Amino acid sequence: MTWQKQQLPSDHPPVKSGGVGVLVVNLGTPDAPTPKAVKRYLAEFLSDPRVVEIPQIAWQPILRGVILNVRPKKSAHAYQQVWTEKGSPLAAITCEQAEKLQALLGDGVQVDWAMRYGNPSIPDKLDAMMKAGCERIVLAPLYPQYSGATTATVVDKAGDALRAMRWQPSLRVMPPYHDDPAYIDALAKDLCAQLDALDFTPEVLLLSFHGMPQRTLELGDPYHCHCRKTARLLEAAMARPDIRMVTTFQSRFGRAKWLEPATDAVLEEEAKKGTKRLAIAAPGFSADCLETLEELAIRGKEQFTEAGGEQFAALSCLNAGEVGMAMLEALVRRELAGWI
Ligand SMILES: C=CC1=C(C)c2cc3[nH]c(cc4nc(cc5[nH]c(cc1n2)c(C)c5CCC(=O)O)C(CCC(=O)O)=C4C)c(C)c3C=C
Ligand SMILES: [Fe+2]
Ligand SMILES: [Fe+2]
Repeated sequence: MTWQKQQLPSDHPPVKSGGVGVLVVNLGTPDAPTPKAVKRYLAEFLSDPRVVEIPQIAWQPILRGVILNVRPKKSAHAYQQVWTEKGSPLAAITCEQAEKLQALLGDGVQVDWAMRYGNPSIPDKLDAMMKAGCERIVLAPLYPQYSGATTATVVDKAGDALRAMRWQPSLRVMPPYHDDPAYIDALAKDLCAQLDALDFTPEVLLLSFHGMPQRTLELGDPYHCHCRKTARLLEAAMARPDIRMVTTFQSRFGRAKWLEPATDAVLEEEAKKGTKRLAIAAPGFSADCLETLEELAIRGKEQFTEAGGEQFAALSCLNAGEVGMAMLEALVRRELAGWI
């Protein structure tokens, strides 16, 4: 019997040590495609002061009085169109990414996944990993481009969880990877293969990133610059001079000015100025979700064809495909250096 065991009271939690974990995190999604579940999810998401940067005293009455009474019904309808047998696409794909990463990294590391908003939560997963003996954890926010509204909120939430722990794990955070050759090469390879598999060659490829208020750029958030750099490197890596690439920003929310050009406006303009064949990709999303499957693939197609476009393709995200998983493994292994 070890010295430590002799000293422990009988009700002390078991002491296992030295374990290493990886927690893959994405944004979050409702538990069900119903107005009630969407309302719960949006209430948490949109109450984060990093997501909506309006003083809470002014924002909460608008959120509770207007938005949460109107938006959940509309959004639930959108979620219903993309919901799968395994639940929300974002949750199902993130889970699959974690499972595949576990297989790639082997038994020496414990891989799990969490959502920043909704379930499974970051505090629950960090707690479970600690209980399973992980004293060192790599937090891997699956946001290639850094923004205060995404990457930073993951770190905030992990910090909140750690604040409540007597015995904290050591944490490493995987950095944003917007210009990492592993990410750019994976995207280029995957998107080129998807383009080659289409039954038409698009004249234009839109690279649509999630939008943010223009003000966040003025306040110093690097998100816009990260998106632009990804797009520039990706265009060079894809080496398709026959296809014109245009960077746009989607999902405008609220009345403030958002980053431009807006994806929906460009889809319409392109069709109106005579572009007949167009493909759209969302390089900032690690997994297909409401924003790619409904906003781009369904509504984007309608916008383009109703304005005169003829052929449209929404390309998928890297998801849990081989190319994307090899990239994720490489990025995570870098953070594990010295730990395994
Ligand atoms: C990829 C990065 C993302 C950034 C940056 C981002 C900023 C941001 N988003 C909203 C409002 C909404 N976003 C919604 C969905 C959503 N957003 C992201 C990613 C980013 N958001 C993802 C991956 C998703 C999909 C979630 C899913 O369940 O599939 C929604 C909810 C859907 C809806 O009602 O339209 C809202 C609302 C703001 C205000 C914002 C600003 C910084
Ligand atoms: Fe969003
Ligand atoms: Fe959206």
